[in-house]
Amino acid sequence: MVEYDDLEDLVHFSGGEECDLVHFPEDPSEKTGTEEKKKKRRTHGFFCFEGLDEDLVQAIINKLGFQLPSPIQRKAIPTIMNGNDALIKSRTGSGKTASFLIPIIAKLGDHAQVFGPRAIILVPTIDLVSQTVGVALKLAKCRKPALSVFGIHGNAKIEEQFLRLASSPAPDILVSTPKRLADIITQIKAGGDSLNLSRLQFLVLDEADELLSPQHLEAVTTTIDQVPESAQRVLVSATLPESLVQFRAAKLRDAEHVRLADEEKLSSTLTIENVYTRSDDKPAALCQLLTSQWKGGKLLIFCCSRHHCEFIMGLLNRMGHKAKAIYNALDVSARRDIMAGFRSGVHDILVATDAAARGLDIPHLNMVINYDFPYSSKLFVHRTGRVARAGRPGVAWSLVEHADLPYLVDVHRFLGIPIPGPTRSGQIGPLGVIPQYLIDTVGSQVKIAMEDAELAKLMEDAGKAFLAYCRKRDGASRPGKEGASEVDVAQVHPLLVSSDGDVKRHEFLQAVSKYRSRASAMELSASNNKSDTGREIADMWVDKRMQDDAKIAKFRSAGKKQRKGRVAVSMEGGKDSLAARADKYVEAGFLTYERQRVLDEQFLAIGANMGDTRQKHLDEQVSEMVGDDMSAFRAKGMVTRWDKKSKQYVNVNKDQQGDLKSRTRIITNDAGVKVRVTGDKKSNQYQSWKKNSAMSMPQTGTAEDSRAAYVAPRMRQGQPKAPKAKGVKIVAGKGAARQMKSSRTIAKEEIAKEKKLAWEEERRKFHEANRKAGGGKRARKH
Ligand SMILES: Nc1ncnc2c1ncn2[C@@H]1O[C@H](COP(=O)(O)OP(=O)(O)OP(=O)(O)O)[C@@H](O)[C@H]1O
Repeated sequence: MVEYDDLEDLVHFSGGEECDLVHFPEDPSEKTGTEEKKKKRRTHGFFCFEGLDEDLVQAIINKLGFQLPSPIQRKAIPTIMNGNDALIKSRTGSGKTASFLIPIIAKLGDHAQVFGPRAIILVPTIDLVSQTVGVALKLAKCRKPALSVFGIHGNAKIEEQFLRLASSPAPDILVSTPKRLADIITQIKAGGDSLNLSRLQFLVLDEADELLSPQHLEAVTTTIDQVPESAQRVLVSATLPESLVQFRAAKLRDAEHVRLADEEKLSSTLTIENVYTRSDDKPAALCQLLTSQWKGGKLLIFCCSRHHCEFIMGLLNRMGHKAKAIYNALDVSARRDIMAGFRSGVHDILVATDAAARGLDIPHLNMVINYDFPYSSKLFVHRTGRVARAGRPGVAWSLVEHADLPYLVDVHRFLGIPIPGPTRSGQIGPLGVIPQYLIDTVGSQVKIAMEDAELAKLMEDAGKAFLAYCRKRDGASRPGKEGASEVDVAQVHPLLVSSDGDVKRHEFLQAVSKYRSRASAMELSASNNKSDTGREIADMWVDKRMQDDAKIAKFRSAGKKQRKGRVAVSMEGGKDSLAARADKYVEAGFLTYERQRVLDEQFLAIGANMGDTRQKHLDEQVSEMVGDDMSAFRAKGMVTRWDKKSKQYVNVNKDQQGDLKSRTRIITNDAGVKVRVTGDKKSNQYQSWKKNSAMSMPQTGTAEDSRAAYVAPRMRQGQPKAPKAKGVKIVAGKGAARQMKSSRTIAKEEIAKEKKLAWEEERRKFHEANRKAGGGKRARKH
């Protein structure tokens, strides 16, 4: 659950003292205009859009600190104010959040005081819920009474969310992740009530391409199905989906496409640098980048899994940095504390999975490092888009392994910029290596840190997770793979050396390390003998080597010709022979299957007893196949087992197998709605909440006075200040379940209390009588 008061402090806006850094270009047409327009500008600043009232403009200027609308705001605000559906596309950090929040708050007016949300904003991640709620609240407070904004996500108790939705003040704006909102809607429906959206005026899908991807589509559609025809739909993203057909699910009507002409995909203030490195050297290369390139401010490092995040965090902390890690599996309060600490500068390095790739706006963040190169070009845009926002400068470094080269080519093709070569082209730096002697210097410190058993274990886990990640990630495109072989990776990155001397030193050391003597051991030992006989023997060995080399070369070229001939013949025949096909693959650089077969035979050999070892080895590989996304994470904890009672397979939690209460399954209820059910077959969480709290979801349009005020959990203890609702008694205590007690529960408790008092009275009388009879001696009742 989002704690509103805390959030305000966490959310940063480029206002006040930081405004001088913002360089959103001014619209020249604003400089001229009629007297009336100039007068309006004097009171409204440059936010003089039709329909924006004085209070809202003051909130934009004073609370958000914006003086001028950004280019995309100039286009999007009037479109939404006109009532049109809109598809807003603009690059990262261009101010899209305010471009839809300002017109929504302008059109919603004051708090409605009746139930039924009027705007829903769907965002893909929990941190984005918190961030958007923060911005919305800053603007919502300009209304009297203030608009009520409620953040919903899957990392909080659903019962608490039911309670908030059913209490006053009635939420005007819901900001939610798609799955939890869909869950709430279906559960309430299955419980015989409804979260009626008939009053809804706005539906916003922020990061629309992500929300309409297969991962979220089902949940988003559940919400969209409830949205009335009349509601205005706004889709927002910095990147469009693969095909615009995906947007069909949003049911847009004559949507206006709001975007800026000739806008580049990347901010012009962003610099991109790439370092080519071996995978073993990556930890040292990262530390070297931090030492030589990071000049303070805040740094965000992207990794491919939470295991990597933990390993890198551990390593950096041992190297004397202040780093924290953030990923989906972390609980919400830990996430909030870590984000708060990062925003306020308690720790200046954040190591994150792609959970932090989209939408996050962090003050003073000036550098991003892709420790693991992203496997999709859009992901690259979003990750690097965390810096160079609102006109501020920023740099994004990427560590590129050999296997990442095709993805690097894909990114550059997507962005329409030249494939990185040995020289800088505009804002794109060259792809170069870090000199090996620098890697070795840092590498020795990394080695010392790695002696720590805990860190070594984290690295081992990260290694396993990397295998799973490589299997899971999408492959690069064919042109990407083809282009990869042309990328020049031999040069030293110019930013990583301080002089020409360093480059020469690197080249010399490289040449030395690559040197291989062609002379055989026999030649060398003979040449050590300086006598005539020694020289003769040496010459003999040289002759032999040359003859052998000639024979080998001849054999190779004959084999090649033969293979070519075989392929040609089989192609002519219209069908490849097995041998020719195998040869084609060998030529294309594939390994033969031979090695694996040999291994299989070894494992399966009688008496070798390798079967178990192999199985164990395979198990170890799959045990860490945990995606960082919540669905994969949850999937890990589930196993399928046969349920005797229902005579069907059910998904149960691994740790609590056999415990009936932990049983989770999807059922289709009487209304034909699919609901996730945990525990008792007939109940769902909404129904149990309804029963325990004696509350229910109010009908749309119900006045909020008829409902108890919502009290946040941390405010509840010992402070039952909220007004009572009919039939419900509010009591002090820990946890949501103890706050609202039904009259039945209260009656039960009173009977138990009376019984206890009566028993105590009886016991007291008994002891009294004993004392009198036995002169203080201890006596038993029986
Ligand atoms: N008119 C403005 N004047 C000054 N700063 C602004 C203005 N509009 C937005 N900003 C600032 O620009 C930054 C980026 O804004 P926002 O988060 O809305 O970007 P975005 O386009 O939604 O980015 P992303 O695509 O990454 O989600 C924020 O710090 C915000 O406070």
